[in-house]
Amino acid sequence: MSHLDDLPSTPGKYKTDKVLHHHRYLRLSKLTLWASLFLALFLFYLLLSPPPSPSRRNLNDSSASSAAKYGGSHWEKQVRKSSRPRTPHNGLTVLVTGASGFVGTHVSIALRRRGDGVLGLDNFNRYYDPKLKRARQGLLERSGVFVVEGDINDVILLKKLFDVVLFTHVMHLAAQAGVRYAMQNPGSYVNSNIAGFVSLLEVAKSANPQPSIVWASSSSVYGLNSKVPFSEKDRTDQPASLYAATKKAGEGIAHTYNHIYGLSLTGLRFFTVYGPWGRPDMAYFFFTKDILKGKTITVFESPDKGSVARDFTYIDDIVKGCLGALDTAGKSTGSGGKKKGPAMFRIYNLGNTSPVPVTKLVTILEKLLKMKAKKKVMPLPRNGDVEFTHANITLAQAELGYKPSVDLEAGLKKFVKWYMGFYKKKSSW
Ligand SMILES: O=C(O)[C@H]1O[C@H](OP(=O)(O)OP(=O)(O)OC[C@H]2O[C@@H](n3ccc(=O)[nH]c3=O)[C@H](O)[C@@H]2O)[C@H](O)[C@@H](O)[C@@H]1O
Repeated sequence: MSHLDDLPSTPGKYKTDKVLHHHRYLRLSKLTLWASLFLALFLFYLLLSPPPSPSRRNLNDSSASSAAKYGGSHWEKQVRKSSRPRTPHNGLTVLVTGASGFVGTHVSIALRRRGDGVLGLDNFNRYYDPKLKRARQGLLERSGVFVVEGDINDVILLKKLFDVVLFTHVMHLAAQAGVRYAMQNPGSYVNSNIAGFVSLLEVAKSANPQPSIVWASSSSVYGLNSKVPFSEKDRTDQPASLYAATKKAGEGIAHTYNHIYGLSLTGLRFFTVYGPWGRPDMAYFFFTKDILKGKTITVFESPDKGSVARDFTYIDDIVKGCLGALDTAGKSTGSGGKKKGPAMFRIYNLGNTSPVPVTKLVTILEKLLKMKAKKKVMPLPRNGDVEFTHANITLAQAELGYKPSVDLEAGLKKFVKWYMGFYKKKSSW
């Protein structure tokens, strides 16, 4: 039925206007009725829903799911217990942010295993499947690590944690990771890697005593550099992605807090970390998934038709580097926000120092999975990826005792074994 059917059969001007006016009136009153109904429902909803927690300082839509869940004497007991080193007065008391993330889980367990006190903090955002993060949380709980559910932008929560526990160290791993996703959700990088980092440093600088902080920077800060291997002394002023730019900004921010407040700060430039319990957004992880499903994978090549390459670094080597950085971190020199002298400021590459072409990564996976990959080769898109990475690790070797020992084939073997076991058990996912 067209709107013309509404008109009377013998339309005279006056009559038509009158009828139209009547119809408009009817539509208007219907509209008013619906609007009032919606308004009433909305007011009813507002009345019933609890007031938002004043402690939420969360602009990140990806973490919006994580309502802060903390407070109360039982919660404080859990926080204290988890943070306590096995032997009192001997061992670190570490706050690990991003504890249910890939590196966070491994580092927390390693610290706990050797007797340090570890408290986890994680917002369980939905950047990738939160069920994997929950499974890692289960692993952490079984190792005696309690994970507080909250965001690093939640200053009130951070202050509360520092009130309850005198942390000697912070291992800051909470971040928005991933190079390519920065084009889809730039705000999440600013929110986590810049605003969140500043929130943490603000609280840490005012803590008394101030903790020493070790945090995750990234190999991506080397951006478009062509001189290899990448050394800490090289320029880092031509990032290729917003992700890289926020990590580079983090290094500048860290320097400021070291300079003004005497916070001891160590930045670790991780090089494409992989392994069991890894991140599903990374190529080695989703290549495995897609090869097993018989789905085509896209393999990027450089403009000269060469393979892009990465200095893939196995998680256990990274964990050793993180522990080395925590153990050698000097004390912060300020207290309650006042600097008393210069404090340590360090940056290290944590790579494997043997880059492998992505085509080789695929060949290894095919061998381990006993399946041929369906490959589509594509030129490297302009989405932030760089052509190659290669770490010079001399400094970390000398000062942290860092010595990577797992090659890509051995590391992927462990990853594939974990993957098969984990997803077989979770076949209903
Ligand atoms: O080293 C780092 O600092 C960074 O390492 C990884 O970033 P990336 O090396 O790009 O790791 P993947 O996303 O797993 O990519 C690995 C390689 O596979 C290639 N790739 C990726 C995706 C794809 O579909 N096809 C493909 O060939 C990429 O170009 C890259 O050369 C992490 O995702 C970052 O969070 C981290 O900071």
